[in-house]
Amino acid sequence: MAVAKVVIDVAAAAIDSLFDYEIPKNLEGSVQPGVRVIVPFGPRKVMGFVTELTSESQFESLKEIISVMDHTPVLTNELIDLSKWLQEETLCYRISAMQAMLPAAFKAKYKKEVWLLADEDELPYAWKIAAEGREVFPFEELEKHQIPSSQVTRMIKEGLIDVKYIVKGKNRIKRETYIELAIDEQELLEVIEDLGNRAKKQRLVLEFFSEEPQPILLNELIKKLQTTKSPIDQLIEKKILKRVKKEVYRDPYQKNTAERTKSLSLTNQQQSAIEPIHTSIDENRHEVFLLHGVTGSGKTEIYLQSIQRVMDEGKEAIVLVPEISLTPQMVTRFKERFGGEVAVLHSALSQGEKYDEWRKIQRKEVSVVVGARSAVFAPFENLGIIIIDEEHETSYKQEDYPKYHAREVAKYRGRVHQCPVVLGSATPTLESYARASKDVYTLLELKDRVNEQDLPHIEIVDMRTELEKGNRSMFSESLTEKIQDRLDKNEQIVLLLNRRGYSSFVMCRECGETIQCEHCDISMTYHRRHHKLKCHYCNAERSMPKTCPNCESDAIRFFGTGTQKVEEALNAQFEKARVIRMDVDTTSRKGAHEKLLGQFGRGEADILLGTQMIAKGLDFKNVTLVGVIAADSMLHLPDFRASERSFQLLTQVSGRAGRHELPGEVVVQTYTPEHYSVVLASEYDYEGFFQREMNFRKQVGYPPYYFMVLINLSHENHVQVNQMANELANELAKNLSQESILLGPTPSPMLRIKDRYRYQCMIKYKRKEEVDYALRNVLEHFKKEVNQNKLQMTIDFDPYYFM
Ligand SMILES: Nc1ncnc2c1ncn2[C@@H]1O[C@H](COP(=O)(O)OP(=O)(O)OP(=O)(O)O)[C@@H](O)[C@H]1O
Ligand SMILES: [Zn+2]
Ligand SMILES: [Zn+2]
Repeated sequence: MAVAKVVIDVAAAAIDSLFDYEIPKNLEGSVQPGVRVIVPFGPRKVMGFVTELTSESQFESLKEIISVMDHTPVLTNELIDLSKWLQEETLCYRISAMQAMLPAAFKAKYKKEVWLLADEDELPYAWKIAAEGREVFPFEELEKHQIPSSQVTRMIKEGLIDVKYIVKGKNRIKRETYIELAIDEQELLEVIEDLGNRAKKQRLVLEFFSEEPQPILLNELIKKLQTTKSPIDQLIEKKILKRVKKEVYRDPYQKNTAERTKSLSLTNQQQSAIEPIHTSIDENRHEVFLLHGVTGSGKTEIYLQSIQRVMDEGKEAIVLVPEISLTPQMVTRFKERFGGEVAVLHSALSQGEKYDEWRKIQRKEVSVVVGARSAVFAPFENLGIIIIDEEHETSYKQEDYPKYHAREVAKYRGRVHQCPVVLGSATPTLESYARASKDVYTLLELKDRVNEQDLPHIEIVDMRTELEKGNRSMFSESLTEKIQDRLDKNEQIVLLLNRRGYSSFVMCRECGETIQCEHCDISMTYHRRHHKLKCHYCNAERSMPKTCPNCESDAIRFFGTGTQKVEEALNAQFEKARVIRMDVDTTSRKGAHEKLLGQFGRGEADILLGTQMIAKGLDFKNVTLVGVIAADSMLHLPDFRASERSFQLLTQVSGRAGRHELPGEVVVQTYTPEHYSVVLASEYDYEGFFQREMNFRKQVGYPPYYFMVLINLSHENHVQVNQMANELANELAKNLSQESILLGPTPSPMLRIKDRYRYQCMIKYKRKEEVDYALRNVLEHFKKEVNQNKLQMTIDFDPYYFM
C-alpha cells in the first residue's frame, strides 16, 4: 500500500500531528513529499502538506487522498525538516511553520493554468484535445479530459509543460515570443551554405543567428533585420528555427539594472575580514561570523564579494536585510553586481510580484535572493552562504506564529548546508557580541571607514540648559545654527525624531529624572485612565507625581513630540528649507518610501525628517549634518533593551553623515546627556558600551546571561484569566528548578486588546529542555480551555515586545 503522511491545514493542538492517507493508484507518482494535497478530514475536505511517503501504516482502513494541488513540490525536503525543527523550537503548530515558508499567494485564491512548453506534436493525443490549439489553458481542462495526475507530474519533470498559479486579481502573467535555433551551430553553417544565393531574406536571418545564437524576442529580431515575419515563419516551417514562449516576470527593479559594477579592490581591513569567510566557503564548513564594522566601513562590499565566491562554485546565497532598508539603494547594489541572478523579496511587492520572485528561486533561475526576514526560507537547495545585514534589527524576529528569529533559522540552514553565516552590524546585539567574545562566533572587525575620514563628530546638547536659557523651541541653539549653515551651503540634513515610546514615559524637563520601578530598573509607564504609573514587568504601581521626586520642579510630564509638529516648527523657523517628512503616515502608500528617498537623493529637498526608518542604510553624498531631536525617547521604554536600542539608533543615524568627500557632523539633543548609552555612542565606543551593558544585564539577570520566554494568556473574562494566570504560574513553578526564575503572573502592559484581557508570566532560564518540558505541561493543562476557543495562550521565546 502506498501511504502519505500529511500535515493538515488546521491550526489546532488536537490536529498538530501527521495523518496517514492512502495514495490511490491514479495519484501515484504525483503525490510526493512537499506537495499539497486535498484530503477528507471528518466531514470536510481540507488542504494538507505531504511530508513523506511510506508503504505501511499502523492504522487500518485509511482514507484516500482526493487530489494533488501541486505537481512540483512547494517545499523541499530540507524545508520539511526545518518545519519540524521550528515546531519544536518555538512550540508552534507544524502547519504554521510550513505556511510561513511560502509566499502569501499560496494562501489566497488562485487559479491554475497549464502552459505548453513543447510543440503540440510532442504531446499525447488527449492533451491536444484539451489544449484546443491554445498554448495556455485552464487546468480544469485536464481534469475534464481525464488526464491522469501522474502524467501531469511526469510531463512537468520532462519539461514539456508547466503548471502555474495565477493569483486572483490584477497582474496577469506576461509571455512573449522568442525565436531560437532548432539546430546546432554546425548544422546552421551547412544550411546557410546550401541556401546559396536563393532566399536572401532567410539567409539574412540565419546569418544573424550564426553570429548571435541566443534566443531573441521575435519583435526585436524583425526590427533589427528590418525584415518581415514571413522568412522567419518559413524557417520555422523547415524546423531550422523554433518559436518559444517565455514568461516575462513582473520585475519592479528591472529599470535600474543597466550598468554592472565590478568588484572593488578591497582595503587591507576588508581583505583580512573576508579571508576567513572565503576559507569557510572553500572548505564547505559551517561557521558563524560576526562582521563588526563601523558605519561606512564597506561591509556591503564584503557581502558582494563573498557571494561572488559562492556563485563561482555554482552555489546560492541568501541576503537578509531589514524591511526598512530594502530601499532601491540596497537592492540596486546587488542588482548592479549580479544582474538577473538576483531575486528580491519584500513586503512592498504585490502578492503576484512576490510569487514571481519566489518562483525564480524555485526554478533555479536566480542564485541570490535579497529579502526581508522570510527570505531565510528561500527554497534553494545548494546554499553557499547566508548573510544577515544589520543583524541587530528587531524585525528579524517574527511576532506572529511561528515566532522565529531569522538568525536562528539561518544558523540551522547553515549547518545543514555546511556553509558560512555572516552577521553584519556596526552595533551588534549583546547576544551576538557575547558569543563572539566566547569564540562561538568568529569576530571580524572593520574599525575604519573606507573613505579614511574620521567618523563624524557628535555634539551632545543638554536640553535642560536650553530651557534655562529660555529656549523653548524644539531645536537647540547649536542645532539651529548648524541647520542654517548647511542651508546656506546647499548641503543636506537628516533629522531623526524617534516616535517609539511616544508620550508614554514621564520625565522631568528640568533635571531629566524619569520614574523607574524599584524592583526592575525599568521605566514605568503612564496609564492615562487611572492617572498612574505602572511597571510592565512586575506590575508595581504608583501614582503620577505632581512634582519631580528629584528636584521638585513641576515641569514633570509625559514626553513626546510628533514628526508633524517638528515639520511645522522647521517651516516656521527656516522659511526657505525644503523638508521631506518620512514617517508611517507619509510612507504607507506603495512606493512612497522609494519616491521620497529618490527626491532627497536628487537634491530636491534640504532636510530629510523622519522616524527610525531613516536611520540606517542610507548613503547620500551631500548629507553633512545629522540631528537627533530627542535622544531620550527610547531610553525609557519599558524594555530591558532600551539602552541597547538607543545606542544602536544613535550610532546608525550618525553614520549617515559624511560618508563621502564632505566631512560630517552630528548634534544629539537630550535631557539625559550623562546616560552611558548617549555618552558612549557619541564616542563611538561600542566596546565600552558592551562592557557597561553586560554588567547591567548580569546584575538583573537579563539576556545574554539568561534566556527568556514570555507566556501570555488572554480571555474575554477578566476574573477568569486572572485565575488562570495564577494557575499558569503554579503549574510552571512545579516543573522549574532553582536555575530558572519565574516572574509574574502580572497583567500585560496592554491589559485589554480587542476586548480580551491579557496576563503574562516570564521565565528567565539557562536550560531550554527544562523550560520546554514545563511549557508542554501547561499547554496540556490548558488544552480544554484553548480548544474551546476561550483561552488564548502564546509562547514567545526570546521576546522583543513586552506589551
Ligand atoms: N574597497 C572599496 N574601495 C572603494 N570604495 C569602497 C570600497 N568598499 C566600499 N566602498 C564604498 O564605501 C561606501 C561605504 O561602504 P558600504 O556602504 O559598503 O559600508 P557599510 O559598512 O555597509 O555601511 P553602513 O553600515 O553604514 O550601511 C560605499 O559608497 C561603497 O561603495
Ligand atoms: Zn526634576
Ligand atoms: Zn517592576
